[in-house]
Amino acid sequence: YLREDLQEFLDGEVLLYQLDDLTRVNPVTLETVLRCLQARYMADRFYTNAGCTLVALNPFKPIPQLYSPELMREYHAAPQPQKLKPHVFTVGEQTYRNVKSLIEPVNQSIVVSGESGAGKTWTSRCLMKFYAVVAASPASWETHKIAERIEQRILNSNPVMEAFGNACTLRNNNSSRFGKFIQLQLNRAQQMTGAAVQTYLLEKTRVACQASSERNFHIFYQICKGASEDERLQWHLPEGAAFSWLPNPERSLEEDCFEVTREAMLHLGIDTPTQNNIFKVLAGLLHLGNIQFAASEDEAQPCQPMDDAKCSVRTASLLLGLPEDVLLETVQIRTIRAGRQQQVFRKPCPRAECDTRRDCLAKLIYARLFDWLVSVINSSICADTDSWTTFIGLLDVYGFESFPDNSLEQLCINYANEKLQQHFVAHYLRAQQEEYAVEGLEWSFVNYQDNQACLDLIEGSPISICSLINEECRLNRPSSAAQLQTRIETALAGSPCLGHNKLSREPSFIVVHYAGPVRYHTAGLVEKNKDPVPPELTRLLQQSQDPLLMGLFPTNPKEKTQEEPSGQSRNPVLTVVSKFKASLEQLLQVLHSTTPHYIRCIKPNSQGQAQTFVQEEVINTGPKLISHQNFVERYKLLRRLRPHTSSGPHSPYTAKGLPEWCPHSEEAMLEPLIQDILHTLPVLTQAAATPGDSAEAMPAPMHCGRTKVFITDSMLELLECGRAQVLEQCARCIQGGWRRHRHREQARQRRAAMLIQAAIRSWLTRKHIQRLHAAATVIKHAWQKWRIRMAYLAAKELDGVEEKHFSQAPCSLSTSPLQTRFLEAIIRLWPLGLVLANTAMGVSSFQRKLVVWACLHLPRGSPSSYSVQTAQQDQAGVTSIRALPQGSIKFHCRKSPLRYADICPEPSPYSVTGFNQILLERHRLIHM
Ligand SMILES: Nc1ncnc2c1ncn2[C@@H]1O[C@H](COP(=O)(O)OP(=O)(O)OP(=O)(O)O)[C@@H](O)[C@H]1O
Repeated sequence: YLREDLQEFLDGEVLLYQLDDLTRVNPVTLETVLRCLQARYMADRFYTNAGCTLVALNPFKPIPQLYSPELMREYHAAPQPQKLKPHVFTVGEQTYRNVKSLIEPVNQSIVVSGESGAGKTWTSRCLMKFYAVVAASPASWETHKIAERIEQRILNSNPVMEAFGNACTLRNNNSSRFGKFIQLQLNRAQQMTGAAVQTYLLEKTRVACQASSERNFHIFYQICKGASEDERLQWHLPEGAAFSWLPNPERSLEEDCFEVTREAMLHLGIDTPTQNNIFKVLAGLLHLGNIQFAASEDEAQPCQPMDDAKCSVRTASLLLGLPEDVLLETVQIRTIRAGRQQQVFRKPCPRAECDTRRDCLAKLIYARLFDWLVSVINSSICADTDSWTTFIGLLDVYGFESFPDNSLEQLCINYANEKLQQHFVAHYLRAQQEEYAVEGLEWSFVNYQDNQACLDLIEGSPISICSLINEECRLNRPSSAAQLQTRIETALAGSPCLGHNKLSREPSFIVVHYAGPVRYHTAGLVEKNKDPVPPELTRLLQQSQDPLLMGLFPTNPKEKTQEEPSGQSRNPVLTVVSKFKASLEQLLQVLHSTTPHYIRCIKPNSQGQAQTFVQEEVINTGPKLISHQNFVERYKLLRRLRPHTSSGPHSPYTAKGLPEWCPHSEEAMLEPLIQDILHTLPVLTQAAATPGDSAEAMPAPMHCGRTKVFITDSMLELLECGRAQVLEQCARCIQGGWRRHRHREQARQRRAAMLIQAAIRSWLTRKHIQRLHAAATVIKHAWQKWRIRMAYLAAKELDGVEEKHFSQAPCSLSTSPLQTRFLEAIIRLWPLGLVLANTAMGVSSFQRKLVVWACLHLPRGSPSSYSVQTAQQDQAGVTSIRALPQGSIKFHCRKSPLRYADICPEPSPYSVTGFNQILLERHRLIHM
C-alpha cells in the first residue's frame, strides 16, 4: 500500500510541475501555489503564469539556451506564443503584438518587480535583448545598420548604468541602487528607433558610507583594478592604495569589468578623454574620502586634517580641479548669511560636521555625475519625437523593503510599491471584470484588499506622513525625533494603517503596508528629507577648473536649485519626498495610459524571499477562478453531505448562480454534479455557523460562470472544511471496514491454523500409534510363539507325567472319558493362568498361586507330586511346576524373553499432547 501511495504522491508532484499556470492548481491556495512553484523550480522550469502575471524564479545559474536568439525568434514566430511554455519572451511578444494590433491603449508597459536579487535587472535586460532582435528593422542594409546601432546603444546603456548605479550588497552582488523606467520607442512599422531612461532615487549615500560587508558602486573598483599604469599615474591610484570609501576591494566580481564599461561608454558617444575625465573625478572622490579631520581643541579654530590626510587633500583638490585651500576651508568652515544686508558669518565646524560636509560634497558630485550620465545616455539613444509613435515601457523598481532599521529611503521605496500595488490591483480587477463579463456574471461581490487607506496615510491630503515630514522641513525649526513621532501619532491617529510599537525605545512609527507592517525610525528623517546641501559646497564646485565639473556645476544655472537658501522663499521646499512623489505620479500617469503586464521575480532559495512572495501575491486575496472540471474533481465528494431528503434545486446558490447550460457540452455533463455540490452548501454553512448566527449572517459568495466557478476565500475555506469533514468520515469508514475485514481475516486464519494443527497432530498420533501397533504385533507374535512353545513344553511334560502315572497303576485305574476331558481342559487353560501369574500389576503372589491353581484344576490332596521342567535352560517363562506332596505348587519363573513386554511405553518427547495424548493414553490402557 505504501508503495502505491508513494507512487501516487510522486505522480502528483510530476503533474504539479507540469502546471504552467498557477491559477490551475487546485485549489489556488498559498500552499499549493508554493508547492507548484517549488516543483517547477526543481524541474528547471523557471517561468510560470499566474493569471495576468508572469512569475520568474531566479535560477541562479547560467542557462544560455533559455535566452538564445533562436528561442527569441521561435516565440516571435509562434502563431500563439501563449501556447508555448511560459517565458519572459511570451510577455515580450504579447506586448509587441499588442502594439502592432493598434488596439487602445496601444502603448504597453511591463512592470518588473521583486525584491533585491530576484532577477529584475536580468529580466529587463532579457526583454531589451528580445526587442533588439525582434524589433530590428529588416529593411535596407543602411536602415538595418542604423537600427542595429540604436539597439546596440540601448543594450550598451545597461553596463554603464550598472557600473555607476549598481553595487555589491548583502543580498545581491549586482544590486541596482536606483529604480528605472526604460521607454523603448517604436515607429509605425514597430521597429525600435530609440529609447529613453528615467531613473529614480539613486542611493547616493553609498558613495561616502557603505555598510560592512557591502561595497561602493562598481565603477570605483573597476577603475582601481582596471586602470593602466599611465592612468594610475594620472589618477593617483597607485597599486594597492587603501581608500576608506573602497571597502572589500579584495572581492573580485564579474561586474568589475572596466573594459566592458569603457567600451559601452564609447558606443554611447562618451569619448575617451571624457571617460578619463570622469574616472579622474571619481579618483578625486576616493582621495576626498581619505581626508580625516582631527578634533579641534579650540572651537573658534577649524578642525585640521590629520597628518597622513594632508596629502589626500592635495591629491583630491588636484583631481577635482579645485584650489587646495578653498576645498579645505569650505569643508572646515560654515558660512552663514544673516541680517538684512546678508552679512556673512564664518563658523568653524566641529569634526563631525566637517565629515558630513565632506561626504555631502562627494554625494553632490556623484549624484550630478550619475544624472549627467543618464542624460548622455538618453541623448545617445533617444529618437526624435517624430520618429516614433508607440512605446513599450520597462519598469524595474526596488521591491518592498523591511529592515530592522528603516528610514526615509525605505519609506519612499515602500510608498512606490504601494502605488504600484494599487495600480496592479486596479488592473487585476479590470481583467477579472472582463472575465466575469465573458462568463456572463454580474460584477457585484468582490471585496478586495484595498490599500487606499495606507496610501492616504502616506501621501493623503491635507495631512499625511509625507505632508508632516515636509512641514517640518519647511518650518526649518529644530525638531526632535520624539516630537515628530508624537506629531504623526496625534495627527494621524484615525488611520487604520498607523501603528506604534510601545516597546520600542527609539522614536518610531509603524505603517501597516499591504505586504506587512514596517517600523520607520523618526530620527534623521527630517534631515534626510531636506537633503541639505550647504550653498558654499555648490559654490566651491562652481569654481572647479575641471571640464567635467564645470559642466556639472555651471556658474549661472538656468533653474533655481533647491540648494539655494530658501528660508525666506515662498516657493515650497523641494524635499526628497516631494520630488519623489512628483516623479512617482508622473510614472503612474504613464503606466495608466498603457496596457500593463506584470513580471514578478522571485528569489527562491532564501527564507526572507518566500515571505515577500507570500505577502505580495495578490491572487491569493482575490476571488479564485476554478474551472468546472477542477471544481467538480475536488469537491464532488461533498455530495456525501447532502441531506437525503433534498431532491430539488433548493440551494440558494443554484437559483442565481448557475447560468443556462448549453446541452451536449462537457460543461453540461458537469452540471448535475455542480448542482449536487451546491446543494451541500447550506449544510456546510449551517455547520460553520455559531449558534447566534442567522443564515443571512453567513453569506458564502460563490458564482458559477459558463466555464469557471468564482469563489471567495471564505467560501473556499468552507468548501475545504466540508471536504476535510467528508474525508474524515470516509477515513473512519475505511478504518472501520478495514478493522472488520482484518478481524474476520484473523479469525479465519486462526481457524485454519487450528485445523492444520489438528491435522498434523492426528497425523503424528497416527504415526505414533502405528509404531505402537507394530511394536505390539511384534510382542504379540513373540508371545504367541512363546505360548505355543510353552504349551508344547507343558504338554510334553504332562505327557511324561501321565505316562509315568499310568505306568504306576496300569491295572486298577482305567481312564474314564470324564478324566480325559478334564485333562484336556487343564492342558488348554493352564497357559492363561501362567500369563496372569506373570502380570506385573494387581495380583499378589498368593492370588497368583490361586489363579494358577484354579487354572490347572490340579487335584488337591493328590498323593502324587507334579513336576514340570523345561529342558532348555535359556527359555523364559515357567521353568518347572512341581506339585508338592502337601498339595501346593511352586513356580520357578524366568524372565520373559521379550524384555519390556510388560512395561507401558513412556511418552516420547515428540509425542503430542492434549486430546491425542488422551487418545494415546486410552489406547495404551486398552493395549495393556
Ligand atoms: N534568469 C536568470 N538566469 C540566470 N541568472 C539569473 C537570472 N535572473 C537572475 N539571475 C542571477 O541573479 C542575480 C541577481 O539578479 P538581478 O541583479 O537581476 O536582481 P535584481 O532583482 O535586479 O536585484 P536588485 O533589486 O538588487 O537590483 C544576477 O546577477 C544573476 O546572477
